[in-house]
Amino acid sequence: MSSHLFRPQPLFPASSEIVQRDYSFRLSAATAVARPWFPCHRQIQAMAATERLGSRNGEALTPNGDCDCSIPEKSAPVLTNVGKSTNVAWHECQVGKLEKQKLLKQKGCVIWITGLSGSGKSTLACGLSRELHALGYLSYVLDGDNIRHGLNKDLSFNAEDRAENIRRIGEVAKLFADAGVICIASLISPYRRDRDACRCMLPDATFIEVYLDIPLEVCESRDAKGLYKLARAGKIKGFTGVDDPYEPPLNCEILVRPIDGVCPSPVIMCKQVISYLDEKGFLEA
Ligand SMILES: Nc1ncnc2c1ncn2[C@@H]1O[C@H](COP(=O)(O)OS(=O)(=O)O)[C@@H](OP(=O)(O)O)[C@H]1O
Ligand SMILES: Nc1ncnc2c1ncn2[C@@H]1O[C@H](COP(=O)(O)OP(=O)(O)O)[C@@H](O)[C@H]1O
Repeated sequence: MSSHLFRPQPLFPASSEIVQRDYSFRLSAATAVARPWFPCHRQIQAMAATERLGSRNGEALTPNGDCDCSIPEKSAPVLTNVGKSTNVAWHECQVGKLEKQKLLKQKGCVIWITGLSGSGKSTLACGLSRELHALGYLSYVLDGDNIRHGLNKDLSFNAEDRAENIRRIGEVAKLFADAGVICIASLISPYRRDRDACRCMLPDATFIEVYLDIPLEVCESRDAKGLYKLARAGKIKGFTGVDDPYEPPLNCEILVRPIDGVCPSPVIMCKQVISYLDEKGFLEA
């Protein structure tokens, strides 16, 4: 396991704290002439981050506190059409993924947990997030059930809407990974094609598919929400595993399944995933 264990601390001070500090002594002559009264916003952030994180990183984030706030020369933006969005341009941000990863000392990725209802997706996702947090790593859980309370509340459980549910969560997960965060997506995602489409959205090897291969009988016997009972009684139509399909992954990165008829405990499942992250270098930058 990587040795970097630190006590999490707020990355940036409250804005009131920033304003009270006097950073003017860090200004370069040129900037001081241009802005004699106070450093610019980017300088404040860089200095505050250096002050907060410098000791943890063992080095300053900015070598001398100078700030290149000049607007880079740009060629005319290229306009494209994407789906129904016409004449849109892509804006490249100056702070890249590598810099964010370095700041967080981890690599952004998506852990995609798939399996039947009751297979333990949410349990694994939350346990994993807690364990990573305790070790000093930043993660975020996108749980299918939760996302359907907001962003995806307009979607049903027919095949087309499930595909859209998965696509949107894939896109959001991609943004988290791009921010250097370990994003944990836990949703049934029953169709192979939809999961593979999310895999294709991400850079090589940063989509980690975890298949909870727990038999239907076990999931049904757990029935934490009573949904299988309702589905068997015909009160829920199109319930995955009962009267709707589930297509297992063919080549997942991590397979969780019972051994000699015994399901791995939540702790064992978490360890399995964290070992994978560690081995593949996601817990360092
Ligand atoms: N018809 C039907 N089929 C499957 N699941 C159903 C259905 N209706 C409601 N639910 C509840 O919705 C949760 C699954 O949502 P997901 O977004 O993960 O599903 S999907 O990926 O779009 O298939 C699922 O949560 P989990 O039990 O955590 O899997 C159920 O609580
Ligand atoms: N590895 C496990 N072993 C035994 N029970 C589990 C395990 N993982 C989850 N459970 C239990 O199974 C039920 C369903 O788990 P949950 O995480 O909600 O599944 P899902 O999100 O896939 O629907 C819960 O009551 C949970 O406590």
